[in-house]
Amino acid sequence: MGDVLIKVRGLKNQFGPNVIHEGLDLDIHRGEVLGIVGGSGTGKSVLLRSIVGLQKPVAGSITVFGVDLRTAPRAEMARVENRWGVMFQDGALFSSLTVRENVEAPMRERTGLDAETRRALADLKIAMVGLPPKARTLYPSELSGGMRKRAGLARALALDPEILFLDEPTAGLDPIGASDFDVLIRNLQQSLGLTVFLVTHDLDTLHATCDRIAVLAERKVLVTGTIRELMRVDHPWVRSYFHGPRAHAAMLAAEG
Ligand SMILES: Nc1ncnc2c1ncn2[C@@H]1O[C@H](COP(=O)(O)OP(=O)(O)OP(=O)(O)O)[C@@H](O)[C@H]1O
Repeated sequence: MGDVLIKVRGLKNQFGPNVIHEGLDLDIHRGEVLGIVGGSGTGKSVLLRSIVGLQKPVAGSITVFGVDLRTAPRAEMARVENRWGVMFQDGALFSSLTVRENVEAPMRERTGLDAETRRALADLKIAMVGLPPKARTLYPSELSGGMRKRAGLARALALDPEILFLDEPTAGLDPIGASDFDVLIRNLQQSLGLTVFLVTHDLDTLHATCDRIAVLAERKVLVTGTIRELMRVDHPWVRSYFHGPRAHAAMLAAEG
């Protein structure tokens, strides 16, 4: 496995009396696609948000590219942020901007690129995620759910990130759209050498895209491993998830 790009140690998150994570440890290695699974409300999104700095943990440390995010000065933090891209569940696009303007937004905010270069790079990213040229000038409300997700992915790729965070990328897509998106993620990951942190419920996505899976349960990362390794884990949630009828169908589909 590659070197550790993200190291989480002793993470604790709590909202009022509700402790979401406690003593959570996780390593993410360079070049892997790590799937994060767990029951509803186990804190998959909160974990993602903690790593990208949108949620301040109560305790613990998060190190990305060797930089401790708790103590990093603002400028160093900005340099780290420029090396990752985040695609949120609903795409989180700016509704008043076109697709191209959405993809240009991180470049406008974080680089000194001139308008012409920004536009050319944005159009490249839009093509990379499989959107047609006509999508460049459309507004999010004019896009289908699948196109919005692709636009969100193009924006996450705007700064040529090394790490890509994806929060339930296939949620809400029909099975064909979801499987196309799985292939897109895998192809981009391989051609761009990305490290991917992928929150999902989708067993087909796990099979199609993930090298390794981390299971959130009991407020921590209960176990990590390949699907085959996790199938041997004797824990009620892990068993029901990896041995249920949907898991069986996903396994058969993956074995094709
Ligand atoms: N800002 C917040 N304030 C209070 N509670 C929150 C906040 N954000 C998340 N939570 C709570 O933290 C818990 C974990 O939420 P999170 O969205 O991370 O779960 P999840 O594992 O991603 O769930 P799902 O699979 O349903 O999307 C939930 O109980 C949620 O209500």
